[in-house]
Amino acid sequence: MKLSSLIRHIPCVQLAGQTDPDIADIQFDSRKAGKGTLFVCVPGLRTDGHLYARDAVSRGAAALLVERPVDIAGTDAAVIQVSDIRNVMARLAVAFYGDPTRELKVIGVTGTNGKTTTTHMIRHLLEHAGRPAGIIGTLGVAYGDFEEKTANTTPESVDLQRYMRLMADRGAAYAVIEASSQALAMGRMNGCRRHLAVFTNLTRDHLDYHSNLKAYADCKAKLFDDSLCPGAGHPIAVVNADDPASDLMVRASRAEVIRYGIRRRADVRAVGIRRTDKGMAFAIAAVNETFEVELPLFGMHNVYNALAASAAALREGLSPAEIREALSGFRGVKGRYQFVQAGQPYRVIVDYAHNPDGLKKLLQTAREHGGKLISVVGCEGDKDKGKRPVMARIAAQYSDRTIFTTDNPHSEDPIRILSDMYKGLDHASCRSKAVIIPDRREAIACALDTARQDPDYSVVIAGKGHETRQWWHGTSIPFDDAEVAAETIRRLEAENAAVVK
Ligand SMILES: CC(=O)N[C@H]1[C@@H](OP(=O)(O)OP(=O)(O)OC[C@H]2O[C@@H](n3ccc(=O)[nH]c3=O)[C@H](O)[C@@H]2O)O[C@H](CO)[C@@H](O)[C@@H]1O[C@H](C)C(=O)N[C@@H](C)C(=O)N[C@H](CCC(=O)O)C(=O)O
Ligand SMILES: Nc1ncnc2c1ncn2[C@@H]1O[C@H](COP(=O)(O)OP(=O)(O)OP(=O)(O)O)[C@@H](O)[C@H]1O
Repeated sequence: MKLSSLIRHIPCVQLAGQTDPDIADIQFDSRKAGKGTLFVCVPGLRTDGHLYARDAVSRGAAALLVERPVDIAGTDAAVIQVSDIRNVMARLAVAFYGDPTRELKVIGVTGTNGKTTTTHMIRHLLEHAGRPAGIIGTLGVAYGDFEEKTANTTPESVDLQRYMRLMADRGAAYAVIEASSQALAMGRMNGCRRHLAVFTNLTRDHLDYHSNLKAYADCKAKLFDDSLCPGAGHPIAVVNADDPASDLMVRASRAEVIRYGIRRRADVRAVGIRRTDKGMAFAIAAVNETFEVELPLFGMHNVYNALAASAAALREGLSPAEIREALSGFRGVKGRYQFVQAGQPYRVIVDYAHNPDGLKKLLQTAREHGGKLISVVGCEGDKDKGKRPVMARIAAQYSDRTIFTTDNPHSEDPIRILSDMYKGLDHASCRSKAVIIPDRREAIACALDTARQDPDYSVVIAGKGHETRQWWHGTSIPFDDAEVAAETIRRLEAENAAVVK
């Protein structure tokens, strides 16, 4: 595609270079630039893409999109200056990839917790009903036999449009996308036409990025208005009637609103909720029909996730029978209430809870199995420090014993993070339940050994879920909670057997 036709509708100034090169691709990372690339110089938090302009050109970039002049003297790359570079990048990505969301029904899911689970449920329901659907989120991108890991829950606009082009070309009818608040704030979803938008819930998180909870909620509300794609209309809004922040999402929307919930009047409600030995059973009462479902996942939070997915599926015309059958076969998501089975007589659960509400829901759910609970909990470095004492208090309140440990310290000192957590234990009763073991492997081993000696305990390992690495000071080491737990269970059993002999 010629540069001139790509930037046709963009207010810009050409600062330098040949007038109209052929553009082979768009990149925002110079290390991925090649022959004919349009390199977008994005100012970041750690560095600034403008510093890599020459690097991109040396790798073959034919054009640069900049917010300020760059020194690439001696080269003939075209330099195009714009303001609001992230928004322009998104618009160019839409044009370059032929506006794929015209050919797909995009379902976006936002909220503090439950995005990954709900997007996977929606995709499962659609595919079960014979409607091909791709997925984009924390666990990566998947459609048919295509799978790719992504750096972010919601990829940058260029990658997002590229993935949706791939899905459209391969025959997907839907793209189900997790929309993080940061992505909405940074315009990663700009230019994305949404057919339906789902809101799960809003509780404290990401206050390292957003100045306050209101700013955080306002970003989420963007999924429901038409600012992301002016002129394309508002998406159908599927919102949680029991969460007060839904009002904000609904106010942003001018389209049809469908409310799901348990406590408040809703269009799609769960009634007669009970726990079974395999998960949750309940009836879904929708406007014209009521039908029983058996969800093989535990926890009220998963009832909400299933209601959100079912409300979206009903709106898309799936029948109660299709929804019932699909939900009963939903196998869950890696690292979300995942049971570790290594032959041990006690329960071990790995879960991605990494904020106060997620942790509370997790521990409440685990308590319902009966018996005692020992939890292993940590807080990530470089993220919302205010949630550390709150999570520590929740861990102590809802567990019989809790071990505070390390979870991706990034640039921070792990001991500092643990000390921030410990400050949340304002009652002696909480302090008496907690111990600190900075080494995560040792912390997990200690919890498992407690349960080995007293199998009335269930062990909950929170925070890392599906993750397979532990990050510290820009490097990472392999660390998969479920694998570490399984190995440790076997080791403890073997050591104990040797002692008994
Ligand atoms: C705070 C934040 O959002 N950071 C994102 C941002 O990084 P940054 O601003 O630090 O970028 P940077 O490292 O300063 O680099 C600036 C530019 O220089 C470019 N560069 C850099 C080096 C080089 O050699 N050449 C080069 O061109 C980079 O590609 C980039 O375009 O731009 C990067 C490229 O798109 C993102 O991957 C990165 O997300 C990081 C990994 C991140 O942690 N983001 C979090 C806050 C986030 O967005 N999370 C949500 C999910 C949250 C949840 O639901 O739990 C998400 O959607 O992922
Ligand atoms: N509806 C919910 N309400 C509260 N907590 C939930 C809900 N669904 C899941 N959780 C908790 O949040 C954790 C993360 O769930 P999930 O990955 O589905 O959410 P997410 O919004 O995608 O999170 P992230 O964006 O950080 O990846 C789960 O492991 C569970 O502990």
